[in-house]
Amino acid sequence: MENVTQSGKKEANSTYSTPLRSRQVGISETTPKKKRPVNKDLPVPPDRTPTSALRRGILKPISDVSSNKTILNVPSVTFSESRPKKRDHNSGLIKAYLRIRPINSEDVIKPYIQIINDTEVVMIPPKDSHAFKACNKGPEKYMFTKVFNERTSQKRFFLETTLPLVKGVLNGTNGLVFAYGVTNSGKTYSIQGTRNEEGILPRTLDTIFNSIKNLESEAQIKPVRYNEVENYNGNETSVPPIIISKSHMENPFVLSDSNSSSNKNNSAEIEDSDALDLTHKLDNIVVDVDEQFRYAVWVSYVEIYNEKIYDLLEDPGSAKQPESKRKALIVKNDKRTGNKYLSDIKEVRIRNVEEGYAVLKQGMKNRQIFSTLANETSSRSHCIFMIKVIKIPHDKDNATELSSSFVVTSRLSIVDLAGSERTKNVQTTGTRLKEAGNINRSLMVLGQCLEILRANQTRPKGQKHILVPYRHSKLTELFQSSFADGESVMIVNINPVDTGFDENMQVMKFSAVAKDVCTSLKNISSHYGYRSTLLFTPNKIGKENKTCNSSDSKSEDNYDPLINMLFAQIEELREKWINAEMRCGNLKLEIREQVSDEIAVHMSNMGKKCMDQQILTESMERQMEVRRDTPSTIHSGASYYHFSSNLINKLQTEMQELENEVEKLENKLRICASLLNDKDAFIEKLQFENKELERQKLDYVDIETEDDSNLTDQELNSMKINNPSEETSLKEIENYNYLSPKKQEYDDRLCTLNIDDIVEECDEEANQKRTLDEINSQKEEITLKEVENYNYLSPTKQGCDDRVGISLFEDNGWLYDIVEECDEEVNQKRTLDEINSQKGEDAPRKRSTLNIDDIVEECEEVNQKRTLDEINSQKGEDEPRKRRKLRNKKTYFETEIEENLNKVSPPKMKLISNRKSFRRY
Ligand SMILES: Nc1ncnc2c1ncn2[C@@H]1O[C@H](COP(=O)(O)OP(=O)(O)OP(=O)(O)O)[C@@H](O)[C@H]1O
Repeated sequence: MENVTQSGKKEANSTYSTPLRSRQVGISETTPKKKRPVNKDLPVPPDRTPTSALRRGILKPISDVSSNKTILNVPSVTFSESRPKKRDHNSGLIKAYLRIRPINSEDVIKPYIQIINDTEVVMIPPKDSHAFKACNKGPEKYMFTKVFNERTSQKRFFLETTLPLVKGVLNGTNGLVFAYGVTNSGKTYSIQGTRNEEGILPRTLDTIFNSIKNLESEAQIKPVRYNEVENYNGNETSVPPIIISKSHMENPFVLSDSNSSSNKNNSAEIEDSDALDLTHKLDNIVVDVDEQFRYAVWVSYVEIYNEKIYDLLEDPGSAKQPESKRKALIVKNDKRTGNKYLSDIKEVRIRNVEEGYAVLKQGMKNRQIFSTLANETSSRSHCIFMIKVIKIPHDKDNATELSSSFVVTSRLSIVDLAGSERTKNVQTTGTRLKEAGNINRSLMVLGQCLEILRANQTRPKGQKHILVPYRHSKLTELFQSSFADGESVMIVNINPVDTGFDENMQVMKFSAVAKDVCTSLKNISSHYGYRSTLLFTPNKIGKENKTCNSSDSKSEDNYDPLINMLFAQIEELREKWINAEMRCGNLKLEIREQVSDEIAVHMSNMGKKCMDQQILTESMERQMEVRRDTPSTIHSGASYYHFSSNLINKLQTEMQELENEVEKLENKLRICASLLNDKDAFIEKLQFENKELERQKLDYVDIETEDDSNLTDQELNSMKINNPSEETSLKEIENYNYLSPKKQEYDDRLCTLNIDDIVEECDEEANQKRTLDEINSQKEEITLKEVENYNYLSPTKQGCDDRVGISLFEDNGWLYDIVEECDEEVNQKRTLDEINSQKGEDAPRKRSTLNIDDIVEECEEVNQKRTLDEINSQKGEDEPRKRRKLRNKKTYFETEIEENLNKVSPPKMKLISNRKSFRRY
């Protein structure tokens, strides 16, 4: 039968040789184990079979397993030897995977990160970022081992980033996976996941237990220090009592107790959280493991909070104490290997995935989670979940574990780093500010370490390497061994629309450095002597139990007190020095930020000044052009003086004209004001007259009511006809009644009229009045003329009649003269009428040509006239009566004239005909 070793070579069966288990990723447990083919896609695990190790002389069987002295005679297994010979070209480098968080539906900002391909992204600085303000406006390209977009599922992310490390740890290599990014970028989501979307940590546990199913070890061996092991008392439980009790009481995920009442009581607390839960089976991922071994899985969970390391699996009672009362773990140095380990850390044996979940859940409860402005459940500490896999050789033929002979331990650390936000952006204060400072400091030291590691790697041979400042923070102290021995994976989480572009850019730069760091063992291979060790044999457990428990301290601290004191002093000084360095680094960071802010402000000011300068230059150029375009004569001093004095003169003349205009207008205004005063006076007068009229009316009404109360209408009418004085009074009343509303209307209108309206109205009224007056006067003139004519004609006619009677037979020529005279007079009258009518027609035309002064003058005349007319109209209400009389008289005379004419007419006609015939004759 042939075995396929991890290196791919065919090997003959030996004592230890059993076929390698070839499990394919994604194939369920139901598949027959032995017949499963090797998954060629997965990296081949290093050759760690005891057979091959023995054959190559790396491992040697222990000579005396029952010896009390427990230090085993296990030769050094250098990392380089234990590593697979064939590694892909990237295997030594830290792998950096970028994961972009999905955008929330409410995010309206355009993402500032764009994926170019599987390994490259571009960051475009938004306008409000420091990078943009500091004139670094162009997009920047960053390269990663692989880029995962926002649609990447948790399963795919696990398979491509962490599964190789899981394979490694099951086959004896160390691994480190850490999530780095600003707060709210998805680190915890990637590491722990949610109830339905489990992250890489639960998937790792699941895969480990799926892979070692039926290969669990029964040996009572526990890990100590960095990668050593020792036996423990059979009575000790794998999971310490605190975890068992608490898990079983508080965690419903411990399936065996899921129905207990105590669980139900506490389930609400757990239901609240969106953290992982065992609600469904994961994808049953299985990797190849060596079936010649039996496996034991131990886990521990710590957090680094404010530069102190706390055990998250400590009794919650004490863990929930204020920070000062919690016992911090001490980082110790393994003298033989040079690795750092945590003294007194609680490591818990878990036998299945459920127990793993229970421990994880327990630790999560104790984690320092505080709310900040940036993220509701922001992790304020770095959390490290360590999984140690102990591989114990197994003799299949005898069905016994060779636990006492050869043990291989490997560890996988899964780290959820705290957010690398700027304190300024999250507005943290007090304790939160201190936290943020410490978080940033430790991350800064991590960056420094990676930078120096990279620099050391590129140094030419023979040059002294720079000391890597691992000791400057607890985080890097713990990372030191992982960087040196094993594979490291960095998960870079990015929130593509978060306001922290500048922070994200720092993250990207950090990862660019990390990606180039090679985790080669060359430098520290000499420190690594032991890959496996067994300190106590099982049969001595009872005796050595006490020693076992305190082995760390005894082996480490069993020195002279003076030396201990000196060490303590050294430690103290070192801490001071580290703190000073931290402060210095922090100050540098702040100063750099301030300087970049100031530069940004300065740049923007400069930009503004440049703009102003440009505008000024342009305007000056324009002025220059204008000067160039003006006539050349004004360039000389004298001509320029002449030019300007002319200009001044011209302006002064214009000013004078304007002043005159103003004066004229003021005069007009004065006239209008006086006119208005006159009007007021006139109104007053009218009012007074009105009052007078009213008084008269009232008197009249009184008399009338007294006298006429018993009279009939007919009687009244007859009285009116017979009593002209009464008629006059009635007329007055009528006039008053007519004037009263008119006046009211006039008053109302006066209130609303302005001076122009008044002038216009005056003009109009004057026209009307003048026309009426002219007509009346013409009428009157005609009437008088008629009367005169009549008077004149009447004696003339009489004379004529007389003369006609006498002269009929005497002088025909005289008659002719009379007739001619009559004709002439009639003609004259007609001409006069025509002239008068023409005068009346021309008046408005003339008025239209009047200027304002004329109008004002005319208005005054009109007023005078009106006043006169009104007085006349008031006093002379008899006028119509006179006219009537005159008209009657006129009619009477006309009739008489007509009769006379009729009488005169036949002799006149005869005379005419006689004269005609006489002339003919
Ligand atoms: N890839 C993703 N898919 C879906 N949701 C995600 C993804 N990444 C992050 N989220 C969600 O974004 C929110 C913030 O993520 P998370 O708490 O993991 O951030 P964080 O980086 O761990 O923050 P902090 O450092 O403050 O703890 C959570 O609600 C999480 O569910």
